[in-house]
Amino acid sequence: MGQSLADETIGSKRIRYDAAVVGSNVKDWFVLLKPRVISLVVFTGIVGIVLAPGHINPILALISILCICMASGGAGAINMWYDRDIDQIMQRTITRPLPAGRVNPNDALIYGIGVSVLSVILMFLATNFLTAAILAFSIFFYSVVYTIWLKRSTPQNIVIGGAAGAFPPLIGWTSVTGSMDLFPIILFSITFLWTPPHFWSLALYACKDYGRAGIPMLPVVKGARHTRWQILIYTIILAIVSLSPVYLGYTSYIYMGTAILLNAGFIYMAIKVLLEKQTPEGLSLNNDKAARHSFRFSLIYLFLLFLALIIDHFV
Ligand code: HEM
Ligand SMILES: CC(C)=CCC/C(C)=C/CC/C(C)=C/COP(=O)(O)OP(=O)(O)O
Repeated sequence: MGQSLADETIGSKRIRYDAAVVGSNVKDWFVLLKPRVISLVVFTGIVGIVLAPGHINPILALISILCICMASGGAGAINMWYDRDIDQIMQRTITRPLPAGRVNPNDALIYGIGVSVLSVILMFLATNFLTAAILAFSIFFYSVVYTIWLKRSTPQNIVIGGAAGAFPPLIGWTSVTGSMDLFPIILFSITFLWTPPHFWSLALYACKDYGRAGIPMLPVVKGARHTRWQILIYTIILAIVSLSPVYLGYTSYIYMGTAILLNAGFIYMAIKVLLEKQTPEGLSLNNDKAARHSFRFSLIYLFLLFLALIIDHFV
């Protein structure tokens, strides 16, 4: 790796990639895949596999899970490649392998595309055409539709782009059944509606970073107050939709109880975000403590909600 070391000038800063020769290590290549995000993405995919009716060979199920990991990671690396200019401006992302100059951008792009393409081929060989096609579409959606097109052009970027992250439960399901159904579409909808409160909570406390980088995230464009209301509205819609497996008879009391508690918690967090004391300009007086809590809770919410689906399925 690291043959074509063209240095780059991004904004006013020159990045020297000679560090890429000696500086990159296995960890950098791992970090390029956004592994912590993968962990939850893959978990939602596993839930799709477990809940789907019918039988899948356990080895093929493991390959399907691996393919979701690789697709999410490959798309993440392409995202990091494209975003290396803004990641170099934002404090939260400045130490990533590309803005830090430890990995050469061309290598990162080849790596991201390579891992993504491999994931689709392997998924097709191990499962079916429909699953490989949805996997390919979700990679395209995250790396091209969200990252290259929407992220820098509209404050609705993550509302539309969030669809990419909502596909894994559907992918898990179709890898078993080879066909679509209402239940995996509900799982898609839950993840889709969860994404705005998940991301906008972070965007509230990372607002200055996004503003400096010129990214039109909702709080940058419409202000914190508008974003806080949007978080609450999406959280309420999410609560209604996340209870739909109960009304439709897919789940029983374990899921119902867990979903009610988690939704009550998430709405409570969203109300705290809304009520957090702020300056007339909408900036938090408390360093957006409530938004930080709400972001962390969003991760616990999705994990426990999907875990409850599995437990409910087996009891
Ligand atoms: C387009 C939709 C999404 C956007 C824009 C988004 C945005 C973000 C951002 C900016 C972070 C902070 C990352 C960092 O500091 O490095 C984050 C963290 C995270 N996201 Fe999302 N997210 C999205 C969808 C998802 C989905 C669908 C999942 C899983 C199902 C997910 C799981 C996570 C996890 C687990 C973290 C924590 C990572 C850590 O601890 O470093 N996200 N997300
Ligand atoms: C199967 C498959 C392809 C799944 C894709 C999963 C997916 C859409 C994950 C999105 C997760 C994520 C961290 C977005 C970050 O947004 P960002 O890039 O704006 O955040 P950043 O500022 O931290 O780079």
